[in-house]
Amino acid sequence: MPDTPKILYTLTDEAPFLATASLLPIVQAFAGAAGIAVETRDISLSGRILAQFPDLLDEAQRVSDDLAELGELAKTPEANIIKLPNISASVPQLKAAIKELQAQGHPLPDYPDEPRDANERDIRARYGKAMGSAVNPVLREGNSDRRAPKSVKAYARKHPHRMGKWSAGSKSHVAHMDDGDFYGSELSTTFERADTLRIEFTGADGASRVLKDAVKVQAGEIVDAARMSRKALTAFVANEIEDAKAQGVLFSLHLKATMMKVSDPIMFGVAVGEFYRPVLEKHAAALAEAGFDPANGIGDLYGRLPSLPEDVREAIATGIGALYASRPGLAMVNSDKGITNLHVPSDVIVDASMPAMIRDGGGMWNAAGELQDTKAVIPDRCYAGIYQAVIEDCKANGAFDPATMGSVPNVGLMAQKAEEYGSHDKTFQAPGEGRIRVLDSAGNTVFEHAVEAGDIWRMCCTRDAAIRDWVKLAVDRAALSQTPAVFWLDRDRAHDAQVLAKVEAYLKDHTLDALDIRVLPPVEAMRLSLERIRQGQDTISVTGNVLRDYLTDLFPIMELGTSAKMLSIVPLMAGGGLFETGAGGSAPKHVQQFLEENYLRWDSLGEFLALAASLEHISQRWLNSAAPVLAKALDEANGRILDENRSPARKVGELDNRGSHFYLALYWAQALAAQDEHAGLKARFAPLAQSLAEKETDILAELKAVQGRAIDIGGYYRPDPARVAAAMRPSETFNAILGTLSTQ
Ligand SMILES: NC(=O)C1=CN([C@@H]2O[C@H](COP(=O)(O)OP(=O)(O)OC[C@H]3O[C@@H](n4cnc5c(N)ncnc54)[C@H](OP(=O)(O)O)[C@@H]3O)[C@@H](O)[C@H]2O)C=CC1
Ligand SMILES: O=C(O)CCC(=O)C(=O)O
Ligand SMILES: [Mg+2]
Repeated sequence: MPDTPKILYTLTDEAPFLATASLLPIVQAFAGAAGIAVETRDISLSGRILAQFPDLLDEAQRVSDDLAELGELAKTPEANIIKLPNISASVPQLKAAIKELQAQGHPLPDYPDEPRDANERDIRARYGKAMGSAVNPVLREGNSDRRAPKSVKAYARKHPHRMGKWSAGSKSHVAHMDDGDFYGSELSTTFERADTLRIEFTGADGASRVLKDAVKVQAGEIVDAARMSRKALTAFVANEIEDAKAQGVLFSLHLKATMMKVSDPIMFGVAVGEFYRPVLEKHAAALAEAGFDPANGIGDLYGRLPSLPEDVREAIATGIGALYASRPGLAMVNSDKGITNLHVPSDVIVDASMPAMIRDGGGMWNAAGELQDTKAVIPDRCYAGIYQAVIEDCKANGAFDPATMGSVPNVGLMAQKAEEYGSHDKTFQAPGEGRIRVLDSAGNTVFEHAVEAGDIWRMCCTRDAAIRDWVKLAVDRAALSQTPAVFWLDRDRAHDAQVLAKVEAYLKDHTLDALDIRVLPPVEAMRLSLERIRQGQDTISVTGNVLRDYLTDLFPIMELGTSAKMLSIVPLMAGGGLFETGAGGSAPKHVQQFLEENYLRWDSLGEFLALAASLEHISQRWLNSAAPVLAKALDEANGRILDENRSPARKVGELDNRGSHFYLALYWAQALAAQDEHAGLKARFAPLAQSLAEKETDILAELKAVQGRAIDIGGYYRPDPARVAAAMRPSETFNAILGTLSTQ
């Protein structure tokens, strides 16, 4: 291990990136005083894009591939990374980022929608690496432990957030397919020995082509393959549109088009294509000419209208207007601006969107800006049922009560690109009618699916070591917190049956006396967890990667109002630590508010919690007497931030993100000044605590003075660092006092 402990703090996008400009100088000053270096690494969407094109950029524009560096570091015991949420870009977001970078003078090529030659294929492949969930699978070399810390849960109980009312008569429900989906077609096996696989498509004419070669699998690895029928999906969506109309509910679609960057945009495109079918069919030739792709949302159509002749443009606009009158209402993302659920694939992401709907009493926003009952379309059956179980529970028992409800922490399998979230490079759209087969190195068929043109086929892999580590983490958490733990596994699902065999085997490696560990299929596990949560009892959910994602927004949003207040730790399998902040995303709407009003309501509590966990990790691994003291003091400061309500409020004129960072510095310094375990820190922080307390009123006034006016930071995806720093650190008094720490 290196002598000096180091924290690597990630620079990301949108609200968390802005917040970092204010928080990081505080963190660097405090950690520096304890001999801990805090360095940054840029894993933002724009940074990831630029790192793909060193050959096109000049010396000054070139950036290092920080993501690749952190990915390697995550496989070593030295890793101590604080990871903030980053944009997982959909194609429309990627294009917007490219446009902005080009306008800033970076000579990047346009994104080729339909690559015509080898050069364009190369460009598209490079952009493909920066797109979708490009960061998390690379850094997550460990499984996940997400929970609400005791202090946060206690705060939520004392100050319960508002919950929408649920009525027994609510018509909101989840709609899923009954056949032709991944669930219905999944095949799964465990490889006893390491092997190399090939994925092949054979057309009806008997000609074969390799879709992917040389897929290496390890001994003990679980591999599965599944197909979703495009025809079945189309028919299902058509039916649900009709049914939403008949029931008088909104139509909404909930996918994960960002993280599931290959499969889910295709499904999104099918839904867009079906909802707007009469218009799209009528103007098919013109829209194809304009380059419209339904997978990018109906917003893509609006973006391309200006390139069409005026009469066609008008005919399309009239057609869409008429269509809205005959279709069910669409759930809106922004009813004021007419942005619907089908506008952009990255606007409605299932992990956050379903909990928000459930928190709001089952309604989504209609075109008039009112909450209305909704049909939530989640096509695949693998996980859709869990949301229906919550909805049924709310209809029967009313909304959950944050003042009394228990908690559902999660231990999630995600290491080494486990399950669906690692399947992008093994996901294909069938080029025609035929079959897709997986062959082992001896040429034996491992899996085979009959496919039709446009079907989505994917293969997922889950490594033995990852499962073994996940089981251990679950048992450790159950023992440490003395809480029952439930493995959410469905014996009737091919993949889950393979996982279950391993879970049963690896549980035997542990002492389970006095622990309550069960296995239940997801819907039953949900019902049990809800029943217990209503009685104020906690239940650990031990789940695969997708349910990890879903549940770590669902339960925090119900329990705490937001997933921003979660502790999100990834004990890396090689011994290092990855500390994520919260479970939510990059909150694009917070940036909008910031640009319009110079007010940032991003809550950095997730960053504060991650930092404390990272400092504790240093205490355990390095000989540094200051780190544990710094960590303990930060814990106290975090408690006070909650107790004294110093989290950002929502509206101009109140305490925003920057103000809450000031209080963090004040409380942290006061806790360090009050302790007697480390004399050096006490001496160093006592004067700081005093100056900050003395100048509290001045500093708050300086922070507030800038609010209420629009601000320009020179970019959205790659804002100007100097302008961001100036905007996020507007208090000269605070900056000067903080500066005294490093000059001591
Ligand atoms: N770990 C990661 O890197 C993750 C990245 N993402 C990415 O983030 C982007 C947006 O995704 P989306 O699904 O809309 O999720 P977001 O979490 O950005 O937005 C959902 C809502 O969560 C709440 N929220 C989340 N974090 C905070 C916070 N720190 N302070 C205050 N409120 C918070 C806000 O809700 P409210 O208005 O109710 O207060 C917010 O509007 C996408 O690009 C997505 O890929 C998403 C999840 C995780
Ligand atoms: O990587 C992403 O796109 C999102 C990750 C996410 O939502 C999560 O881990 O909870
Ligand atoms: Mg999530």
